[in-house]
Amino acid sequence: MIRRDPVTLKKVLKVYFICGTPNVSRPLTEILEEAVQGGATIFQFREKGEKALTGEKKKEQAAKLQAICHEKGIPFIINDDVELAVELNADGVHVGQDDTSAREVRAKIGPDKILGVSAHSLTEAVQAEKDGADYIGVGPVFATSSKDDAEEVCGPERISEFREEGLTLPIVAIGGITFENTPAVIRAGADGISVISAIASSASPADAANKLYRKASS
Ligand SMILES: Cc1ncc(COP(=O)(O)OP(=O)(O)O)c(N)n1
Ligand SMILES: Cc1nc(C(=O)O)sc1CCOP(=O)(O)O
Ligand SMILES: [Mg+2]
Repeated sequence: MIRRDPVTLKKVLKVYFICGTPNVSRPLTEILEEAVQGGATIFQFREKGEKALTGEKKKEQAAKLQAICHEKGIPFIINDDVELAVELNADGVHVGQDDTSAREVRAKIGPDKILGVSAHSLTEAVQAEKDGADYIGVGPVFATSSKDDAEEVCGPERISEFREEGLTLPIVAIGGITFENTPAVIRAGADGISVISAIASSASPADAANKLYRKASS
């Protein structure tokens, strides 16, 4: 069973790889295997955008990725699609402010699954915690080309502000995270980093994940 207590979760969130088939030019199963071998500690299946799989094809892809995560011992999280997460008995769900409400998701997935919620303000973060979130995703910390409808860049300062206001919930930084800027977001108070392109667009997902892990751990 995936443990969702904050101490374990803070370690598990260290290198959070997020990906869907539109983000890659070779099989996502291969890329995930390599990323986990390098050091990715949790995976989110985010199948959206042009050419995203739907229906049975999406479910089949999800099941393959879930099997890899289980074999390697890392949590398998589904983005947005709560019904698919319940059907596949995924380890958790990530939702944003415009998705199914966190409270509703928690009721649907039960107490043992991981619930991640995007939060752009302290009010949203505090509400997410009340609604049963286990961690929040904060971003875009830097400019990103992986999300068309991203909010304004908030910088690592947003994370420091949350910590200064006393928020203790695990935080992952997202949006434009690279090897170079990882230390700054960790110093600001993030427990981990979430990336699409830093791993998915790398010639070597294993090397990229390994370098991110070392940067996020130092
Ligand atoms: C870890 C993590 N943080 C933030 C997000 C963004 O979620 P959301 O705002 O719902 O946007 P979409 O990813 O659904 O486009 C995330 N997916 N993961
Ligand atoms: C999925 C996602 N959510 C964001 C947010 O700000 O909530 S930014 C983002 C895309 C992250 O991709 P990359 O690592 O390639 O910048
Ligand atoms: Mg969403």
